[in-house]
Amino acid sequence: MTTSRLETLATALANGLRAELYLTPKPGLVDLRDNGAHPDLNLLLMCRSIRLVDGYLQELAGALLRNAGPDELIAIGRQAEHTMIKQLGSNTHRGGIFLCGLILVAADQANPDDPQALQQSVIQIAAAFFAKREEQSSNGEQVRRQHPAAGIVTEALAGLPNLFDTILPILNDPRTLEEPRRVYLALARLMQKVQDSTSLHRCGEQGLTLLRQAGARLEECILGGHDPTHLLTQTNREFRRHNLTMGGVADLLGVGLGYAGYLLSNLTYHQGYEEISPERKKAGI
Ligand SMILES: CC(C)(COP(=O)(O)OP(=O)(O)OC[C@H]1O[C@@H](n2cnc3c(N)ncnc32)[C@H](O)[C@@H]1O)C(O)C(=O)NCCC(=O)NCCS
Ligand SMILES: Nc1ncnc2c1ncn2[C@@H]1O[C@H](COP(=O)(O)OP(=O)(O)OP(=O)(O)O)[C@@H](O)[C@H]1O
Repeated sequence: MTTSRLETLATALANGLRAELYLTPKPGLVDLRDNGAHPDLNLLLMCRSIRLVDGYLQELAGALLRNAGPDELIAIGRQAEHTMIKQLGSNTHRGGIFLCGLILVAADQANPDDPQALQQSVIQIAAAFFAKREEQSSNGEQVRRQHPAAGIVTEALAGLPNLFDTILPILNDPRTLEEPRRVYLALARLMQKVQDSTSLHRCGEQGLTLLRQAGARLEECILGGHDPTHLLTQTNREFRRHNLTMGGVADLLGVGLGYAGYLLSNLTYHQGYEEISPERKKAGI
């Protein structure tokens, strides 16, 4: 059985969420060391949540492959959210479920190997989705009343600029910095740019200010060639003290890592990327 491009993308996106979760240390977020500023979450719960998201994305890819209509796709997304709350008792990956689903549906309408075409498709799919969606009572909705530009809705309607424009160029160029510094630079940029409704909900404007300042310090550390571990550990303590988190930053990083992984494993995308022949691999050259 051959795996379709959509199924490959679905797997890559779930792997991106895993990579985000395992990135340690991270301020305010669940990682391998602690649960950040999330008393209701832990590593095991987040791992179970990603398995659930993975299953959901495969189901969505299957539905797209048999040309299911928009109502069925939306019902599959809502069911995934519902299952997450029912099985895990918390909002573990609501943002992740939505963003990964949006990218997968957009990838069915455009060439996913072309980021620009995919972004245009995201804009169209998001516009159609939010034109139909009824208001719901969520933390994000509450924040949007005071900060209309904050949160996942604006980010999606604008074509996920913080994914395609802010971090993809960094994640996609393995020559710039070695791992995990490249990922931390992407994190630092997101912390400075994202209008994260989870930070606003927890700490108001001060939350975003703290996020930006911490992002700028992290970027300076990385670009200065220093080890960021100590700084990140300190920043995590600071975020925990303020009950500050950055779920939107985490979601965008996870989805960005997933999509960058998909592109990097697709050799046709990288002009000038030379496939290593088995002979050369064996000879170690
Ligand atoms: C749009 C959704 C995610 C609700 O958003 P809302 O902001 O109202 O809810 P909530 O406060 O729970 O926030 C959602 C998530 O957004 C993330 N987030 C916050 N800020 C940002 C940001 N600026 N950018 C990206 N993500 C962000 C947070 O981590 C959080 O998990 C939603 O639940 C929904 O409508 N789901 C339907 C599922 C579906 O149909 N999927 C199929 C889509 S094709
Ligand atoms: N490693 C991570 N740790 C914590 N949250 C993450 C992580 N990765 C992604 N997220 C995102 O962060 C969101 C959780 O944010 P948050 O806990 O603020 O939401 P909430 O449960 O709706 O609000 P609150 O906890 O303030 O009541 C999840 O929906 C998820 O998408």
